[in-house]
Amino acid sequence: MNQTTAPISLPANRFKTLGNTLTSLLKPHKAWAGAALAALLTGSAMSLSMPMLFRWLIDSGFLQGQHPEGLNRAFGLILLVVFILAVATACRFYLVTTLGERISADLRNRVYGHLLIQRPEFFETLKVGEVLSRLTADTTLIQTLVGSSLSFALRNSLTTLGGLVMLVLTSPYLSGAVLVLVVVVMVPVVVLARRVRTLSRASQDKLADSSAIAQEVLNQITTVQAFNQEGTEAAKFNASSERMYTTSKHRTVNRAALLFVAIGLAFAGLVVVLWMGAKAVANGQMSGGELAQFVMYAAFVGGGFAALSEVLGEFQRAAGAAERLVELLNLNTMIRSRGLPSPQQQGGFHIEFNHVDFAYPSAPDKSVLSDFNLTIRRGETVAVVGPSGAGKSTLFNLLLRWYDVRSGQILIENTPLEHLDVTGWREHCAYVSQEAVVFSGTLGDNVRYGKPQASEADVLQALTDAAAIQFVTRLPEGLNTSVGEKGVRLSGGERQRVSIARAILRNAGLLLLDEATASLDAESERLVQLAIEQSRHGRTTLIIAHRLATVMAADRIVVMNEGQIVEMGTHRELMARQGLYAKLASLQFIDQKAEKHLLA
Ligand SMILES: Nc1ncnc2c1ncn2[C@@H]1O[C@H](COP(=O)(O)OP(=O)(O)OP(=O)(O)O)[C@@H](O)[C@H]1O
Repeated sequence: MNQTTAPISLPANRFKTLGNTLTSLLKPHKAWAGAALAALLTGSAMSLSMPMLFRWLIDSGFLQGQHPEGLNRAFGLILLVVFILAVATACRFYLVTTLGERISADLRNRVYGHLLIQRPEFFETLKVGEVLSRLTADTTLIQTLVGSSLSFALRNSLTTLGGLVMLVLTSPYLSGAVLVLVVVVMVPVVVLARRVRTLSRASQDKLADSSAIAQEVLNQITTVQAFNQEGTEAAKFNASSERMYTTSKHRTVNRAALLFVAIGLAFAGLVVVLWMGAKAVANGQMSGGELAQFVMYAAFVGGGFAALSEVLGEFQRAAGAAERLVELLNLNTMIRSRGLPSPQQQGGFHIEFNHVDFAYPSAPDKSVLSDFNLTIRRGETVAVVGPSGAGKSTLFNLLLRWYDVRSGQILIENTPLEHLDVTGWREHCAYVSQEAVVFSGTLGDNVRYGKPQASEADVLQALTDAAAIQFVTRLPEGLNTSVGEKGVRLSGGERQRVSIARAILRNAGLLLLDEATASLDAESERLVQLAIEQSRHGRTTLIIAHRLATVMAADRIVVMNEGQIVEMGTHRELMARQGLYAKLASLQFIDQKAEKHLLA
């Protein structure tokens, strides 16, 4: 079976959601599902034929030794039925289980693929741990449903239905009694099942909560340990686990009650029917074979109902899971654009911020940029400085289209950024974030992240430009060294140089550096500075920096405060103005002097 990506729509109620989700997932695997259904039907037909064979065996007189050959033939036939039943069951098991696995893999891929194109704001409101739980636990529930519960339910529905028909054909009188029994069993089952359904969703939510807690803490384990918060964090997790346990216990009590009612009432009823049947045989109204056949079918029907009531719980859980997954699949925080191709530029891009107003969607009342105007010429290097929270990184967030402006426009070569195809535009951007991001894998893979086809020579050149080649050559396996999860085996400065090398290798028209050299020592910073200066030809570069050395090398310095530009010019011009820049710069000089004094 192959992977698929058919669309899923959001229907009104939960079971409809489940039905639609399953239909959409099964559609591409029609042949497979058809084969599974055929195996299931064959198996059920074989099961249903058994009671008839036994009736024939009892009533034909074979057992009294009247036709010894007939007896052999009868048992031969029963053996054949058993063989077909076994083959059909094995085939059904294989087909149905693989179908479940295939579908859950498809679903997981579809949800993950959809998550990857959502904007960062979505991940601000939903914790990553919760998303992961939906991706694993909820898809597993759907897998269980398709890979076992659904076929179990179908099989039991068929034997129950077939059994009911055969009951009526065998003895209409006794069937009436069985029908009353079915009604008596079904009413409490439906009531309890509804309660189980509500509790199912609650327990899934609690599970997601606790994995979100663990996720966050494990990601920040060093901070947790440095502040001796292991106990507190364990207690928080315990409390969340306890809440989950209590909800699950509640649900299990209800499921147990469901089982008691279903099985208890079904078997009690069966005894009553048996008693009525025994009296009918004693009165000569029925043959012994007919009673045996009736009892076997009644057992099918009773067992079938009990099994169905049990599997109903699985359906409730899967329905909850489907609802949560469809919620994710219907997320609509994707970036919209007119899909225009990005302007091709060899010498960088001309960028204009025109009367831009912006607030983050999670804090719409707090204006971050207001009436912001800035023109960056093609090939220019602009340093953006300003106090923390001034809105510097926000400029990058907008340029990379993680967010859109509230009003005003950003123009790239006179085309509104919002009209450009997002992937195409990002192809022209190279970005180094404040926190150096390194993925698990090898060092080479990390540098190649934005340009997988780059040659080893290019990778080594990028590392040289990023002042990283010395530490890389010292590593035992060089580019093939594994850096550990999140690059834990590298120092902060090394991680930063790797992410700078990644950006340099990309050779993009717009280079965005967000405090990229903050964790470097003075010598490495000087080297990286040199590399940036060399590579700035032929591209537009925006640098957010606190260090004077980085800032002074720029063509122009933009000073921001509270979402607006307060000063602009070269280092010399700005120093002469004695404004905010001069103040920030003097603080830097004082720091540097103090540093020198300490080192002396
Ligand atoms: N995702 C977000 N949701 C809501 N508010 C945000 C978000 N990101 C940033 N902000 C707020 O927007 C303002 C500007 O943030 P920004 O990151 O652009 O500042 P900055 O100048 O880069 O600061 P720093 O030098 O500390 O990195 C800050 O007040 C910040 O609290």
